[in-house]
Amino acid sequence: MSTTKAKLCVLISGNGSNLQAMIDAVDAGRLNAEIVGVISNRPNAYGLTRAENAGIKTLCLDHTEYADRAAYDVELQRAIESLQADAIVLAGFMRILTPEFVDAFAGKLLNIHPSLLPKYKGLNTHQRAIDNGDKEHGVSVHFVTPELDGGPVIIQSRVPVFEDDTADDLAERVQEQERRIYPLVLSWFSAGRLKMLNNKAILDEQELPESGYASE
Ligand SMILES: Nc1nc2c(c(=O)[nH]1)N[C@@H](CN(C=O)c1ccc(C(=O)N[C@@H](CCC(=O)O)C(=O)O)cc1)CN2
Ligand SMILES: NCC(=O)N[C@@H]1O[C@H](COP(=O)([O-])[O-])[C@@H](O)[C@H]1O
Repeated sequence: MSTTKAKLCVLISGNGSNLQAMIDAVDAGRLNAEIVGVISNRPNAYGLTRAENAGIKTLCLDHTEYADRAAYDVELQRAIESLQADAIVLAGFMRILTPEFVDAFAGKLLNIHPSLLPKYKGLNTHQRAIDNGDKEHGVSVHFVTPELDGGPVIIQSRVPVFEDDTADDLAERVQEQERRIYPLVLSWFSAGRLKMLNNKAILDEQELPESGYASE
């Protein structure tokens, strides 16, 4: 097991509740890592305030100030490389990344997605589950690949969908699980137990099933 602290760079676009869960896990000794930087594509992301309050370096790279996606990703890659991060942790980061960017950090890019992948890739997952009459929904943590939300799944956690649920009700139930499982996955990565090999998620030298590690 690795004893050196893994360096994490967290990418956000909004509230930052997953970032806060990581900060709290580090402070509580449940995550042996250092969050070396938080980068947002939106200036008004409250997650930037959470990072500042925790004394973590922040950077806003506003995507509206770049000519196109490729130009933005070149600058984002440069900023991340300057931090010398061991993992790039997408936590509500709402930009589709170019294949060139993803390839530059292959195996070091993680994302949390609010659905039971491969169901509901993309956006508005909670309303889509409700509209489809699903009785179960949930969250997936996966390695990021060029295919949007198509990377190998590491872990999933399931929640019930109730008849009278709104999208916000369901989002809150899912996010309770997010805050629990993302720090756990990062602790596996930081300990050197979690890798991506041949587009598969590997935990403790064992290939994980397509639905990942079955969280309790
Ligand atoms: N190449 C990849 N990029 C990203 C992945 C991925 O798996 N491969 N995961 C996403 C995260 N994500 C869902 O989990 C996601 C984020 C953003 C979008 C999207 O449609 N973004 C739009 C802008 C939307 C907005 O600003 O509100 C866009 O980029 O044009 C879909 C899914 C992160 N990137
Ligand atoms: N497609 C990406 C996506 O929708 N991600 C979702 O954005 C929220 C961010 O919350 P946070 O900013 O409070 O961590 C989380 O629920 C995460 O699953």
